[in-house]
Amino acid sequence: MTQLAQDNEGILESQAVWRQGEECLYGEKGKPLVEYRGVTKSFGDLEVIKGIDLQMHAGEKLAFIGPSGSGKTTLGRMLMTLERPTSGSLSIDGVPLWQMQDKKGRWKPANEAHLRAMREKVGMVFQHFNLFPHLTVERNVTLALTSVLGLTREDAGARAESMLEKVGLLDKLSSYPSQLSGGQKQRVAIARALVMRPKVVVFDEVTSALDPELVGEVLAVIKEIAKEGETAMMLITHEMDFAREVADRVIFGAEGLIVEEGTPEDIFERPQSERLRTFLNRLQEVRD
Ligand SMILES: Nc1ncnc2c1ncn2[C@@H]1O[C@H](COP(=O)(O)OP(=O)(O)OP(=O)(O)O)[C@@H](O)[C@H]1O
Repeated sequence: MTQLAQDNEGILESQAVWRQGEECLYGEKGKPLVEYRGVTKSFGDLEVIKGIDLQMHAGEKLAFIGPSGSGKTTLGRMLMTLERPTSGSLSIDGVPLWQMQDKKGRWKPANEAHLRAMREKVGMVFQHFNLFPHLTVERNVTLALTSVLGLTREDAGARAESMLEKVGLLDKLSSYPSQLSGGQKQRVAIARALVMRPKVVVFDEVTSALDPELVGEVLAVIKEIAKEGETAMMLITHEMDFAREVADRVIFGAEGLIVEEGTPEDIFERPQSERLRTFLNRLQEVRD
């Protein structure tokens, strides 16, 4: 058997484990969908994540707040496998991202097929939309459905239409990104992430590149999707009212560590640490 065939067999096995898990184990209330365990991340000498333990549950809406440069984006990018932890482990549905088991149960580094399979469980919406400028709205949304999930153009088109309807852009199917406002582009990016039916979506400062008058339409779309409840969301945001309204749990991070976490009421009405109080006061001053 070739090495590749062996690897693929290993993967099929590990997928079978989590398929079985999805039905009986991980669907169970209380089991984490996402787990960061002792995760650190350094870029050269700069340690930006200094040991994070964090669990997210199926359908949970988690807001991540904190000063600029505290490592929020890096945490989200690690979930998407865009960055690899320097140490610690990160798993989805109980399956480690960067390691896989072979047929004999021995651990080895994840291969590309394992990473791809894990990545399918995660969607990410970026600050700067990252749409393909040369593709129509419809093709931007269907591309991964056909090329990654292997759907036919027809099936992908039907799924894309229903998602674009949800974000209020059904009339823009044939438009190109350059013909859209920033808010519309971001709504396409949201549709593109959600159409893959990920278990968790990272929204990374999705309104910070928008003109103020366009922020509301994007937040409204996310709030509506959040109400449906199925998809877990990691909302990295500076929009405190939005975090308060949408999140089940808020995490305040600073300098690569989780400083405080709790319900929106805990965090915004009863901040415990001096650091969080200072952060919230500063934001209030900017708003006033
Ligand atoms: N690829 C990289 N190479 C080197 N340094 C990086 C890289 N990515 C991030 N950093 C650094 O890591 C630190 C954390 O960045 P990160 O973007 O995760 O913070 P953040 O909390 O999301 O900030 P912001 O709120 O401004 O988006 C910053 O000092 C940043 O310059």
